[in-house]
Amino acid sequence: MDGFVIAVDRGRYTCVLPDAGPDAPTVTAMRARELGRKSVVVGDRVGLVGDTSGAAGALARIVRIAERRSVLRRTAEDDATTAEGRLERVVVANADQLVIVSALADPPPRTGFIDRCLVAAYDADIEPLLCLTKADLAGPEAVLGYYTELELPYVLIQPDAELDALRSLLAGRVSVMVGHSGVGKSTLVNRLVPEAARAVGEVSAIGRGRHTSTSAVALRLPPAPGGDADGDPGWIIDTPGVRSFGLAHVSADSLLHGFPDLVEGTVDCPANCPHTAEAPDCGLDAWVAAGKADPRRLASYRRLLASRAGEGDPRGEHEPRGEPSAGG
Ligand SMILES: Nc1nc2c(ncn2[C@@H]2O[C@H](COP(=O)(O)OP(=O)(O)OP(=O)(O)O)[C@@H](O)[C@H]2O)c(=O)[nH]1
Ligand SMILES: [Zn+2]
Repeated sequence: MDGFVIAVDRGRYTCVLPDAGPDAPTVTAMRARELGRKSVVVGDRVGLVGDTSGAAGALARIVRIAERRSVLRRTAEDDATTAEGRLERVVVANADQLVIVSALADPPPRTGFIDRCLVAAYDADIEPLLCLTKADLAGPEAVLGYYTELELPYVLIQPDAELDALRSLLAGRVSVMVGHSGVGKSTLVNRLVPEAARAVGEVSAIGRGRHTSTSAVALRLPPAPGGDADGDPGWIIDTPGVRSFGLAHVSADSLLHGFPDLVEGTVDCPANCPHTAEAPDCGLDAWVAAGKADPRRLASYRRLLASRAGEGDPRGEHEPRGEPSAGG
């Protein structure tokens, strides 16, 4: 049987059977020995044998992992020279879209975090979508101004307005949601998939003792009104445990792909230019001076470069707060 992994918990994998229809019970499975050390993650398409009835206590086995069309990774840190930095984790397989959830206020948007997510998305070959929440509290001009050169797709979320724009961008696709604590991600997931009943917390309540899963979970979206009832309505994957995207696994070259507005500015760089602030004759300085890209974008790119080199605070926990703030 073909299965789609929707949750992972202590060596047990929850799978749905795409061929059995949306009302079929989920199947619990374990890895078969022949998989070796290959990890199975949420979003994986797998082959199942054994008891796939979904009855209480039934246990199937995963014997095959289908080739992944995308792999979203993160490392605990940015610095590949440390053990933590080398600890690479696959967050989700086969996602089509990375939904970067950022509040417009309370907490203020952190473009450093968004930039980091964009690098991860381009590296994973997943399309980014900027999802700006709490649009009742502040306007999007500052954030959108920062990304003018990028033509980044975005949606605005108002607490009382319909979610039609977002729903149509999610329909039929597998989308991963990432965002800092307090940006309204759980609130949004609950609006999209009311049955999911994700816990909604308080802004910056540290150690609140809420009992929530920290691993990724895939939630089936309800069928779109007027949509094809038999078609795949799509999935959103909530990632409650992902608070930062360490980028040690991303090469310095790939890092630049997260900044497409800067790429053209490097064509006149000397061979093997590291593009750092100290690099002599780096073309990026002239590019920005000529008004071709926002200087804050160059600063953000160079902050990530420095962070990968082991300089600076990789998780950006001590960054200054601002509107919008640069760290992340
Ligand atoms: N004004 C306003 N407040 C919102 C909106 N969406 C969520 N909130 C509030 O923001 C707070 C945080 O919302 P959550 O949904 O828990 O945020 P989260 O991103 O899931 O954060 P964690 O639960 O920590 O993972 C809650 O008090 C929500 O009621 C919105 O659109 N406008
Ligand atoms: Zn350069």
